Amino acid sequence: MSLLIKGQLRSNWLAAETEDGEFIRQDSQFRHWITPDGAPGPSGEGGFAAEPDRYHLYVCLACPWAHRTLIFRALKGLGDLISVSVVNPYMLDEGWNFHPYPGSTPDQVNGFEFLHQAYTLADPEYTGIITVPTLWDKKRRTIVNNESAEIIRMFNSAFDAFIDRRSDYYPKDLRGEIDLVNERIYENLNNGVYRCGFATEQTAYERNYEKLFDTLDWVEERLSRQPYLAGDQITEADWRLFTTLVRFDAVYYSHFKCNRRRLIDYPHLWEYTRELYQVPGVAQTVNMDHIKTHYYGSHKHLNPSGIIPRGPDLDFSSPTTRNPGRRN
Ligand SMILES: N[C@@H](CCC(=O)N[C@@H](CS)C(=O)NCC(=O)O)C(=O)O
Repeated sequence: MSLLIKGQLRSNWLAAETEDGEFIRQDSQFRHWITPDGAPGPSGEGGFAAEPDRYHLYVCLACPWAHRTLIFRALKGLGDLISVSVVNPYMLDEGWNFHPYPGSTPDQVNGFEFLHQAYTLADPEYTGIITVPTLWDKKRRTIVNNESAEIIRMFNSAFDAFIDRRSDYYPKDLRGEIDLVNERIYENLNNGVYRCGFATEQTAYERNYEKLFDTLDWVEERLSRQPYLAGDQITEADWRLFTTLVRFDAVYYSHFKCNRRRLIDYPHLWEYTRELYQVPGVAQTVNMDHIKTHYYGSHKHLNPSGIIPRGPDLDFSSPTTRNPGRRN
C-alpha cells in the first residue's frame, strides 16, 4: 500500500486507518466538476467544460467505486468521448500501476508507470492515498475529480449534448428517495463490507456485520415490493449497489468475512443482480479475474499467501424472470 505525504511516496503504509478497530475511509480530495459549459459545479473550480476526447478515466476493474464510473460510461454511450486506462489489479508497494497484466492497459495518456505520478503532477504537494477512479483532464493536465459518486453524476448529464442516450439516472422527482437509499447503502453495504473486512477488533467487525445483514434484509424486502431501489425505474442507487452485490459471493463473503448469507441465498437480490448484469453494456464491465486477483492478492494482511480461490461458480447471465433493462 502507498500514500503520498507532501508529494513524497511512503510505500510501507498499512491499508486501513482505524479507530476503535473501525476502518476509516478518507475523503476524496479532487472535487472539480465537468459541466456542459465549464461553469463551476457544486464544489471546486470551474473551467472543466464537457468536450469530446478531453477527459480520461483511470480505473481498476476490481474496484467497486471505479466500476460505477465504467458502468455510467457504458450506459450513457460515452465510450468514444472519454478514454480509459486500466491498472494492474495488484495494488502493492507503490500502489496502482500500469505493469502488464491480461485485461489491463498501459497509461496511454501520460505514459506513467504508477498512478501516484498523476497525483503529483496534479499537485506536487499532494498528501493522501492514491485512489481509483481518477478522472483526468488531458487539456489542463490535472485531476478533475477522484470521487466516484460525483463522477457518475457528471457522466449522467454533463455530456448529454454529445450523445443520443439521454437516459437520466438521477431524475429530479426521485432525488430525495435516491439520496436516502444511497446514504443507507453506502454506509452499511458499499463501505460496510470494507468495515467488516478491515475491522481490527472483534466488536467492530460484529457491529458492522449486523448492520450489513440488516440492510441486505431491508433491500430484499424492498425488492419484493418494487422492481428497483427508488421505485419503478433504474436509478444511480441501483448501479451503486450493483457493484457491491456482484463482488459479494466471490470476495466479500469469504475475504471480508461477510458470511451470514450469500447473495444467491436472497431470491430477490439474486434476480435483481442478474437483471442489472444483463442490461446491455454492463456485463463487459465485470471482470471476475481482476476482482478476485486484486482483493485476495493485494491484501496481504488478510491473506498472506496471496492464494486466489478458484470458486465460486457464479452465473450472472442465467435467465431471470425479471426483464433486463426493461425500464430506463
Ligand atoms: N471515495 C472514493 C473511494 C475510492 C477507493 O477507495 N478506491 C480504492 C480501490 S477499491 C483505492 O484506490 N484504494 C487505494 C488505497 O487504499 O490505497 C470513491 O468512491 O471514488
